[in-house]
Amino acid sequence: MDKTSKADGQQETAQSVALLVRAMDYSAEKHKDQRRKNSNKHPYINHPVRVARRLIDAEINDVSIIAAALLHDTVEDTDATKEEIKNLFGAEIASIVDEVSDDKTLPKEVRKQLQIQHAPSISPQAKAIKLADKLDNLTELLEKTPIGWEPERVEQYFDWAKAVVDGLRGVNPALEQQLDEVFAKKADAARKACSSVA
Ligand SMILES: Nc1nc2c(ncn2[C@@H]2O[C@H](COP(=O)(O)OP(=O)(O)O)[C@@H](OP(=O)(O)OP(=O)(O)O)[C@H]2O)c(=O)[nH]1
Ligand SMILES: [Mn+2]
Repeated sequence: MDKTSKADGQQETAQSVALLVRAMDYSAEKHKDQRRKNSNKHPYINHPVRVARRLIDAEINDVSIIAAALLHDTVEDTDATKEEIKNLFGAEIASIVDEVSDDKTLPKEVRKQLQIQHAPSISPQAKAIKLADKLDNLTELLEKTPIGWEPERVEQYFDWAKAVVDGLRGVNPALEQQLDEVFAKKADAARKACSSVA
C-alpha cells in the first residue's frame, strides 16, 4: 500500500468511527429516560447497542447499517424525526431508519400487519437490522416476560415475529440460523409445558 492510500484509509476509518460514536451518543440521549419493559428494567439503549453487536457478530460491518441499527428505534419511540436523522447522519442512514420504523400514529393491529406485508420488499440493509431486532426481542422474551404480558401475548408475539422473519429471509444465514434456534427453543418449551399438564 502506498503512502497516499494508507492516509486515505486512515481518514476513512476516522470518519467511520466518528459517525458511529455520534450515532451512539444521539441514540443514548434520545432513549435516556426509557427502560426495557421486563422486570430487569435495563436502560433501553442496551437494546439498540445489542442489535448493532448482533449484526457485527453476523459479520455485517457496513458503517451505514451499524449506525442505522444504533438509531433504529429513535424515530419510532422518541421525539427524533426522519429529517433530523437525515441532517445529522445523511440520506442513506435516514432512509434505512425510516424503513425499520413503524408509524406509531396507526393502530397497533395495522402496524403489525404492515410489518408482515412490507418485510419481503424492504432493502437488504433494513432486512438485516430487522432480523437482528427480532432476534434480540425474542431472545429477551424467552428469558423474561415484559411486565403485564400474559402468556397469550408472548405466544402472539412469537407467531407474529415468525411471520415477519419469514418475509425477511435471504440476507444473512447466521442471523436466520440463530432465529431458527430461538423458534425451536420456544416450540420445545411449549411441548414441555403441554406434557407437564397432560
Ligand atoms: N422482548 C422484549 N421487548 C421489549 C422489552 N422492553 C421493550 N421492548 C420492546 O417492545 C416492543 C414489542 O412490544 P409490542 O407491544 O409488540 O410493540 P409496540 O411497542 O410496537 O406496541 C419491541 O419493539 P421494537 O424493538 O420496535 O420491535 P417490534 O415491535 O418491531 O418487534 C421491543 O423492543 C423487553 O423487556 N422485552
Ligand atoms: Mn428494536
